[in-house]
Amino acid sequence: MPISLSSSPSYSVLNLKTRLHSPLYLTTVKRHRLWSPTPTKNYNADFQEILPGKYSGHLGAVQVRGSWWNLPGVQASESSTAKPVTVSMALKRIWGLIGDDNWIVFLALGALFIAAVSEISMPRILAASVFSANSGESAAFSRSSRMLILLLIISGICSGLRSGCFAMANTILVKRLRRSLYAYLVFQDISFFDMETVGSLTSRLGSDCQRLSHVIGNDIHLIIRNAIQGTGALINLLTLSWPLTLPTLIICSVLAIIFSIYGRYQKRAAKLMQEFNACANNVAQETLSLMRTVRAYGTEGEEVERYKRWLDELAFVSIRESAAYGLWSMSFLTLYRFTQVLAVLLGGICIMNSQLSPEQLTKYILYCEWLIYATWRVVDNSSSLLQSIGACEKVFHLMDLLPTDQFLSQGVKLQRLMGNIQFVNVSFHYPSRISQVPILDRLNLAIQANEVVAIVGLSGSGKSTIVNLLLRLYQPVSGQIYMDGLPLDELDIRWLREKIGFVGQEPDLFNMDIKSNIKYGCPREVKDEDIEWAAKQAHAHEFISSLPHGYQTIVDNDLLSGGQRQRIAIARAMLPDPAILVLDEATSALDAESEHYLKGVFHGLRNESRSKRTIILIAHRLSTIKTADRIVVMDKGQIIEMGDHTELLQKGGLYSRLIGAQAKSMA
Ligand SMILES: Nc1ncnc2c1ncn2[C@@H]1O[C@H](COP(=O)(O)OP(=O)(O)OP(=O)(O)O)[C@@H](O)[C@H]1O
Repeated sequence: MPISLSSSPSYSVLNLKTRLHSPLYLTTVKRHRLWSPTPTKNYNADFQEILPGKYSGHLGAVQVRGSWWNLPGVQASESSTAKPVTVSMALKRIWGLIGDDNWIVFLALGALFIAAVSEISMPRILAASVFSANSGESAAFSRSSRMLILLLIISGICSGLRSGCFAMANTILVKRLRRSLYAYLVFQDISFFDMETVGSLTSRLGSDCQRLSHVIGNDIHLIIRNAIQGTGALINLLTLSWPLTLPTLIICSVLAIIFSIYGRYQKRAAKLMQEFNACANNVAQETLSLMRTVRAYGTEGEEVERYKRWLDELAFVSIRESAAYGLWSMSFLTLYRFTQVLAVLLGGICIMNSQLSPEQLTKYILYCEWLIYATWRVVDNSSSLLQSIGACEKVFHLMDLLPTDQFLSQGVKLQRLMGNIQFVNVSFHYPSRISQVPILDRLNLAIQANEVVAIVGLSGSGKSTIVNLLLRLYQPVSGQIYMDGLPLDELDIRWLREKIGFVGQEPDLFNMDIKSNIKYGCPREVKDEDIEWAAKQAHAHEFISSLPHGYQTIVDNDLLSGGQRQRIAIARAMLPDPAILVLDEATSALDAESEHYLKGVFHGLRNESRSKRTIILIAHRLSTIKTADRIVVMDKGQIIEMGDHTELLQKGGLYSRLIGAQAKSMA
């Protein structure tokens, strides 16, 4: 009989149940494919079917082949369309990640082998010592007892070594897996992040990586251990009596068949639960991160209901899986006990016919238990291994993605960037939304070094998209962008980004002190005076100094006003003294006084001896851009007007209409 707690049948049954329902097991999935705000089907009614009374007439549906067991179809996910990951591929990768530390796994396997052989030798010696004591053979009894104690010590030490080493290998694997995956993710193209949700990616990094490590820490280790012990038990049974072994082997085969049926059902249920759990998490994540909006609109009740609907779906599948689990447990335990009963019945007949001694029967019963138990564990852990690998396919697929080619090639670094920019016949649409009408349509624009160019236009006309292309966050579909006469994609990307200061529409601050936020990404060593200079230029020094901890104040997106965040972001963009400064609605949250001041700074800066720069301004507030050298007016991805403020007003086109409309709204 297995002696350790972890290897006792009842513990393992519990263990299986716990694993299936653990958060690790229920990883989240890609939102844009699987997530929808509410479930497509109302499972509430179906869920009621399990309740007694009202639905008791539907008992037929609950029969093994009844409709009650039907699970909803699994929607196509990324992993189902990508190349499936086989066990050998997964193991090869895991092995590669363990790298130089593979000696730990070898040590664990060695200890596992010794412990398994020691444990499987025990029942025979145990029975021998009991029967030698019974027959008064003291020498044999003392020999067996010494042997038992020796095996006990060896198996104890080796089991400890095995568990410790596998746990260590596990820790190493999780760490390396997460680090590698994270490194793969941060080097992906920006369009990749348009298609993936943050929740899904963090879930890959967290629970999926942890789940994958389960493969080595649990599944493989238990498969090998039980395979060794099962083989040992079978050899012992065959040497004791091969005719008696046959019924046990038949029971083991029946058990394997039942388990494979249950395993398939369990696998589908697990996949669905994983999806529904991800959807519930997405609702929770969305609601909690938009709590201010939820509170302002008083939709707390609706949000709770929305979350509950996904929980209902989860429960719908979970209830059926639990019922299937109950049937499986019933079959397993019945067959398990049946083996013992059969062994006693057949063995008893053999004893009465003097074909078997009581000692042999005792050994036989003990090894029968080992065999059936080992069969169950091998089948169970193989199924768990397949499920772990299946559920974590996405991790491997993400690790197969190549980093964005921007980082692969070494581009040209110019001695000095002057800031001449040219868009030649540039057309573009976002990879995540390949629309009929391009976002930019054969756009031509030339910006001279040190020029201040403002881009205006209706919302959605493509202003920010121009900036996105200039920063090389996306590649034009056709046409070319030149920087100082060189194609943008031939320039070294890191060098280029160091030369461009950018403040976006909603600048984000990192959860660190103001000083670190200002010098974030600055390629050179900066002194405190430089940081203060940048803050003063951004009209931020005054409010920063008034904070109790000044520049050391820890901030994040929620702790400062929109205008204060914008000023810190402007200081960050100015600190490296960039050759090109791009401000995309960077002053929209500022009060009139700050904006007026900053306008002066921007215009003054390009003439200052310290730095001359090209400035691109995008603004809806037209007062911000009046003094620009040139104003570019965009509509539906095309430039429709260009000139300075007075010229455009005289033209009487979209610009003058925008100015007129804004003046009216101010009146
Ligand atoms: N990451 C993206 N993925 C798909 N479509 C996008 C993406 N970003 C913008 N778009 C679409 O591209 C079009 C142009 O967007 P863009 O942000 O360039 O407009 P904009 O003129 O800057 O607007 P606004 O003044 O409101 O900021 C819009 O229709 C928008 O929906």
